[in-house]
Amino acid sequence: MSVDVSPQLLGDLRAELVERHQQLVRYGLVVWTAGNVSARVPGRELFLIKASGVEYERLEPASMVLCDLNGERAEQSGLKASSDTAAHAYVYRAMPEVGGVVHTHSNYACAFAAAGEPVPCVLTGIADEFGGEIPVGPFARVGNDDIGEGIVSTLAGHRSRAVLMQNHGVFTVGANAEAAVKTAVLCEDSAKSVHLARSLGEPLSIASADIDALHDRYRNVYGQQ
Ligand SMILES: O=C(CO)[C@@H](O)[C@H](O)COP(=O)(O)O
Repeated sequence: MSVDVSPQLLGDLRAELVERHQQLVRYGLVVWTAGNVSARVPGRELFLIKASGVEYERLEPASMVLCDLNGERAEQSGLKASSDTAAHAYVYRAMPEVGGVVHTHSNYACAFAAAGEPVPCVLTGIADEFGGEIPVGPFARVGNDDIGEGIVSTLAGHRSRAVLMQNHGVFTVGANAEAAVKTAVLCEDSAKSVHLARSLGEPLSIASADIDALHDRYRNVYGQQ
């Protein structure tokens, strides 16, 4: 089974995905083998995703499995793709603008997921990145389209590019793997700050007009644009 994709392009994307997984560890978003990152192969109906059950410190470029958008392996590989491959594949089929998907079990965000609670937009940093609350998606078991369907349908109603799948964990999407990792980092940071704020009392809300303005500035003005 061979695919006509530049070996250089695949090699570079595999190497990048190793680094993106190490970023999840560095930011404290995953332990052991939990979580995974994938990246769409530009211009092709293919994506690369972490092999299932491989510890982060053992990940290498060859640990990234090439799959088609049905979640089937698209290359000869001795490795099984991630448990969440079907969910990532569903997102790539349904959201052509998405180039990267991340899944974590980061603790503060998982606490909200376990409680079925969205992370409310009570900080300007949450308005900047998420444009509103970080929503909760339905409970769904791993292994078929249910998680992917829950991710896509929940994101459809929100500006957030992160969703807390009930009783499970975080899924984020982005234009590429880097953007999806950034959203996962800021999702956990937001959940932690809100949890801490609640220990001091009920966090104060932000007017929706201010949330809109903050989100617009962050997307269109912030940084070296
Ligand atoms: O939460 C889940 C199962 O949905 C995964 O994040 C696993 O914890 C990691 O699975 P692999 O990517 O190693 O198969």
